[in-house]
Amino acid sequence: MSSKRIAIAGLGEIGRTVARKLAQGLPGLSLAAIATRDREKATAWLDREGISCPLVSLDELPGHADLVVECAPAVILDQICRPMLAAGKQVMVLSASALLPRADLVDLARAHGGQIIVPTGALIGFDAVSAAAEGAIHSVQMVTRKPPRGLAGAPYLVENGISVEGLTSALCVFRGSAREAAAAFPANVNVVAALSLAGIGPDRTTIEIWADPAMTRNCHQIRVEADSASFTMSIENVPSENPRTGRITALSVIAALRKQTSPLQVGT
Ligand SMILES: NC(=O)C1=CN([C@@H]2O[C@H](COP(=O)(O)OP(=O)(O)OC[C@H]3O[C@@H](n4cnc5c(N)ncnc54)[C@H](OP(=O)(O)O)[C@@H]3O)[C@@H](O)[C@H]2O)C=CC1
Ligand SMILES: O=C([O-])CC(=O)C(=O)O
Repeated sequence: MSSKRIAIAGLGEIGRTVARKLAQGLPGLSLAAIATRDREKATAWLDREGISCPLVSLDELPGHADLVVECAPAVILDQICRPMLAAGKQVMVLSASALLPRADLVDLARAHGGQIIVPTGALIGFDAVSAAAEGAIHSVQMVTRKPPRGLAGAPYLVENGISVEGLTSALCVFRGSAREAAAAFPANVNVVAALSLAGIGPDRTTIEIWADPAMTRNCHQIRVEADSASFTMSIENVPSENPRTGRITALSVIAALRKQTSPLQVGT
């Protein structure tokens, strides 16, 4: 049986880990192509890793792959998704914040038989949240605490003149809905955007964001109240070389890719 062809768009923290794993071998999957910005840097990395894989442009991806893992800056979400979805193919989207205002991409997938997959990523418990959403969820509340360098440079902080440098105690920098948080912190809390899509949507899901100098990890706590269950979940993510991105994110992608062809699937 031929393998499912996987491409990677964005060879950064997540993309490199996923590429390495695909090159080592995942059952029924092959590393088919990589699209990145700096080809020279990508070629040098691929050579060092001993990985042979074509480097292609974003619009060439549908010709090479059945599924593209989008792990690139949020601003190019459309350039990655549109050609793949119009060709009836799959995109695994990590830039979940950028997906929130783009219901048109879901419509495009529906119209052409394509699919957008949002993995659990740096979060936890989408199985329970989506199960509860089959009944009635009353509320989903999240609290995120990150070391200040995991939030530095976010548009909301810059626009509102909020400095997280030199903090000596925890500072609550934001309270609002998932939709507002996705626009305010597009590269820092993709997790709440994804959570909202699994549960009760971006306007009813709420988040508090704290910059906490006592933290060494990106910590997320979630409280769900539903007619089927009440539950709390928390995760303490070890930051990767990109301080905004937890190490577990790429592993979540690998687990989700593995499910694509696995004869045994566990969890919703
Ligand atoms: N859903 C979730 O749970 C999580 C989502 N994320 C999101 O996932 C995405 C990727 O994160 P991460 O891997 O840490 O990010 P990185 O910044 O480490 O990597 C992004 C890569 O995208 C590449 N890139 C930039 N412009 C283009 C382009 N025009 N075409 C192709 N590639 C391009 C860059 O390549 P180059 O090096 O050549 O410039 C860079 O290496 C981000 O949007 C991030 O916010 C992150 C963590 C958790
Ligand atoms: O959601 C994100 O973009 C990243 C994040 O919080 C984490 O890795 O813990």
